[in-house]
Amino acid sequence: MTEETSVTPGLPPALPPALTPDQKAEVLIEALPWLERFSGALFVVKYGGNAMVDESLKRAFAEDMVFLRKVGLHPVVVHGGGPQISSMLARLGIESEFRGGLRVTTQESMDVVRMVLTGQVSRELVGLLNSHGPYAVGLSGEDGGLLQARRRTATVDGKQVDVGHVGDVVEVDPRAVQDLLDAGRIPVVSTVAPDIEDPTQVLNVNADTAAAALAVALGASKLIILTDVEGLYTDWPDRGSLVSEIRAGELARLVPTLESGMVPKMEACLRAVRGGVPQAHVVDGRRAHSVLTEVFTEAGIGTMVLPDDVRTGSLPLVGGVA
Ligand SMILES: Nc1ncnc2c1ncn2[C@@H]1O[C@H](COP(=O)(O)OP(=O)(O)O)[C@@H](O)[C@H]1O
Ligand SMILES: CC(=O)N[C@@H](CCC(=O)OP(=O)(O)O)C(=O)O
Repeated sequence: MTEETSVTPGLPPALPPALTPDQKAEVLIEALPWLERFSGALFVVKYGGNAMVDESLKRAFAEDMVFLRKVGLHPVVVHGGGPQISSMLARLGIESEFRGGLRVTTQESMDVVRMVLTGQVSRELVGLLNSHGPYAVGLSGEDGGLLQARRRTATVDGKQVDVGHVGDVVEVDPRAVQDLLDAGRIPVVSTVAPDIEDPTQVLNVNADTAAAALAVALGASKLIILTDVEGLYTDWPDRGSLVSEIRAGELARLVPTLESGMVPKMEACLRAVRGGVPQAHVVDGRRAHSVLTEVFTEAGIGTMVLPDDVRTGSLPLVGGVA
């Protein structure tokens, strides 16, 4: 609904024309094939910290998740919180430094990362979802052995550089999430994970990559990543270069040319589709109900990443977990 609203000097702007009952029915019926296709399917939805800045958008996101759940899908939320971590670190007088898109994480800042992700961002999302009913249960990669990570470096100008207590997910035991789904809950996952070499230590894991690992382990039908941009631009920031659909092979060739913000997102989409997830999407979380628009409309929104061997129009029908 991008229709312009008219403005008369001295008067409030006119509201966009409401849909007629017939148009409302059309909108609902457009969703029918998608409801049929995705009945019982499991979706992993990554909610990025930059898309979590506006109260009404956060409420709309929670409505989307509850809507999916109510129409028989199984959403799993994986959240980020980069800006929220940076703001808490700033309040504590600690400067944020990123190398190759990853936060340089000291022991001291790891305590803050864990506190903000599991104690603040997760709590807020769980609260928003549960304003609709007792759906959401928060858990972190530490709970029920969900995630294990191994320390990693970042790539800067082709060189490997140390980023401290940062890891990549190397093992996923999805049973804790599956148990919640079987009980009709919406799991909300924070991406802090024990170090596989020393489980007494925890590592800071980029939320995009953790969401992809979880989507693969759960056999998800879709990975949807919400961020603060319309999708992938092949020639950022040229607004004409927005991509609506891209194959894994072409994306793999493009990743080395991308700037840091998009790199973990596109690597996550690649990891997901190469790990058997049929579709991965990057959508604009600044648009209210972007998840519903992506899932239930013919055109969809954002950028869709597909495996190399799938023909458009023949996307696999999915079974899901139910
Ligand atoms: N090729 C590109 N296409 C789209 N966005 C890009 C690209 N390169 C860099 N960006 C930047 O990446 C940002 C999204 O990454 P990030 O800020 O890490 O989001 P999030 O907090 O959602 O994980 C966008 O706001 C945009 O400024
Ligand atoms: C290693 C690393 O960089 N971890 C991220 C974890 C949070 C995250 O990924 O949040 P967004 O999705 O909002 O970016 C961080 O500390 O910011």
